Amino acid sequence: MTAVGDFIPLSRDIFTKKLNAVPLKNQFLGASVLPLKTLHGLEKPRVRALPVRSTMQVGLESVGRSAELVEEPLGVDLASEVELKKKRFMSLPKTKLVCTIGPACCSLEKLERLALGGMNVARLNMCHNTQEWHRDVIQSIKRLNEEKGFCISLMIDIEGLHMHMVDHGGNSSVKAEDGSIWLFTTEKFEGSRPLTVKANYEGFSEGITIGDEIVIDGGMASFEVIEKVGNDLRCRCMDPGLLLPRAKLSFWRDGKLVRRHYGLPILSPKDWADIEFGICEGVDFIALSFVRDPNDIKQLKRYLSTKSSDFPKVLAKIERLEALENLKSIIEASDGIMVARGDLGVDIPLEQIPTVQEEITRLCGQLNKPVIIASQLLESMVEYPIPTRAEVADVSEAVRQNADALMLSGESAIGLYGEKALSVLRVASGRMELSGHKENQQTLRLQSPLGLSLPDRIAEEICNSAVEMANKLGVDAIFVYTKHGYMASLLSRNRPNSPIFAFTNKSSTRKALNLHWGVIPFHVELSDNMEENITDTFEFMKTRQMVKEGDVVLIVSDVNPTCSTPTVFQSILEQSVSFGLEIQLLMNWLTLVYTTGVAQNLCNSTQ
Ligand SMILES: Nc1ncnc2c1ncn2[C@@H]1O[C@H](COP(=O)(O)OP(=O)(O)OP(=O)(O)O)[C@@H](O)[C@H]1O
Ligand SMILES: CC(=O)C(=O)O
Repeated sequence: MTAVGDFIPLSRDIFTKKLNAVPLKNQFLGASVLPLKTLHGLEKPRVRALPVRSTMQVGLESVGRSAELVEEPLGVDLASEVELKKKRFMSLPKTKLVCTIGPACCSLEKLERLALGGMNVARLNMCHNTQEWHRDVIQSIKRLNEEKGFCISLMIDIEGLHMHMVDHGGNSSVKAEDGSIWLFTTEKFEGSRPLTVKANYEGFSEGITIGDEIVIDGGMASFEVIEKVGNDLRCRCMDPGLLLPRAKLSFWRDGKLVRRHYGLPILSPKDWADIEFGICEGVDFIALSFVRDPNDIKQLKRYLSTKSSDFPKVLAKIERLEALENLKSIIEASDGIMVARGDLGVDIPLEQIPTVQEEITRLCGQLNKPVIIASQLLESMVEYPIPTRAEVADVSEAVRQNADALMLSGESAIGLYGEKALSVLRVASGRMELSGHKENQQTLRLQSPLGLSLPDRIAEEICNSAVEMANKLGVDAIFVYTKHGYMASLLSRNRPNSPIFAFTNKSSTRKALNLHWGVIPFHVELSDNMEENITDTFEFMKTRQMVKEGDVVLIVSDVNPTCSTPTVFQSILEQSVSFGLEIQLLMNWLTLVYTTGVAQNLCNSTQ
């Protein structure tokens, strides 16, 4: 497997090595077989990570946990654990990877290969295939999580209202020749007719006049409207090209997009059924397509809140001109953003996409929301085993702009080289992350203030300072103890050089943190006694050989310490005394640097 941590000069090798050649068995088992009590002569740690069931036999026999390992409850993601043992802290991948699951990668074996290759989130696009098909995929991923110890989050992508061609039968594209005359119609008939395009929406021609232009998929082909025939439009092909199944339609007049007010709700009955499906299946994220304004998000969140107190996170897909006009309020209302460049390129000229992407990413950083860059990142890899230079540059640029996550679409769903594409994402993003380390050495990436209340502002300042301190001291990792993931997200927002290990007692927090750059989430039991949490986590990590003597770790917590003032925090307390009242709050989010070699002693001295 090509490895982010290798960082050998970028060579053809990186893109041509085989992913499935990893001897994971050897790398993984060494750590796990020692009984806990024999390691360092310590008792089993009190921090218990949450259970993995029995071993599962799937194609990749070599990556199964050993029997001993499976007996030990785990809340550690298998892929991160393997990486950590192999590469150590600084080379751990930070940019999160989302894979669209389709026919090319839906078997248990292929999903497991993607998980090992670094897939953090599996995306299911509900506009393709049946709910039964999606349910099977969800069950496979849950099996991998529960039985193999991966931590893959599940996202469903809701189709939403948009105008597109109805499938013209089969998967193949149809060629539109220069000057040919076509009928765009809403008539419903079986199969296809020559020179006829079926539109999915009855009112598609409302407000359209002769001379307007119909653009297919943002420029694959274009037509001029030459006649209105009832609701139908007769058009002449101006730019010949391919009409793909379900190609998107947009209308242009005098070089500007014709705004369409469909007067319809954003969600169709099918979309609501898919949302119900997602709730029943316990998915972690719902991505909402064609969001226009914050109310679209608020409406869905309101509905979800009536179903459960721990409902899926809602991501807004930015793919309409209207969404760009309401960008800030949409980001504020949602739990994360997807820059859906495919459909965005239907509504805005392609040359605007890079700057729009940069602006969305910048705003998401400022508002502390994770952002996914999606579509055509490695499009050529649907068919070819290596990416184009331009695609690698695009991936690198998204990382440089501070994207939290990158998404594969057709590359993984229908492509011939899905695992390789994932590997290319990792190598290319890893390279950019390293160059970010150098920048961090020179300057702190300043984000504008976020929190409004005093506790929020304090949390934010603690995290800003923690990252500055971590970068200056060159600590190996940042540990954050967090119930709802907020502190972890604030740390991630500052893009520290070291990885952020987030310990949470909520499974939903763990899955949500999977989308945040640089955060490796662990599911553990947390007590109100911070010393105990710290000691237990260290011992737990040591027994799994994920940390070793001498590693330096910076600790941040939003778990209130309720026990008597612990000595380990004294240095901070003493330095902070002059700040008065706020100190009590500061104590809630203590920050300290800690070397694992002395952790036990420090904690003991406080008892
Ligand atoms: N569940 C699936 N079943 C069958 N084919 C799928 C599935 N998911 C994706 N695909 C195929 O992979 C391609 C890329 O998928 P993806 O969902 O990323 O893009 P899309 O269809 O353009 O939709 P969107 O605009 O919502 O992203 C699709 O065009 C489709 O051919
Ligand atoms: C991902 C998606 O929906 C798009 O790019 O349009």
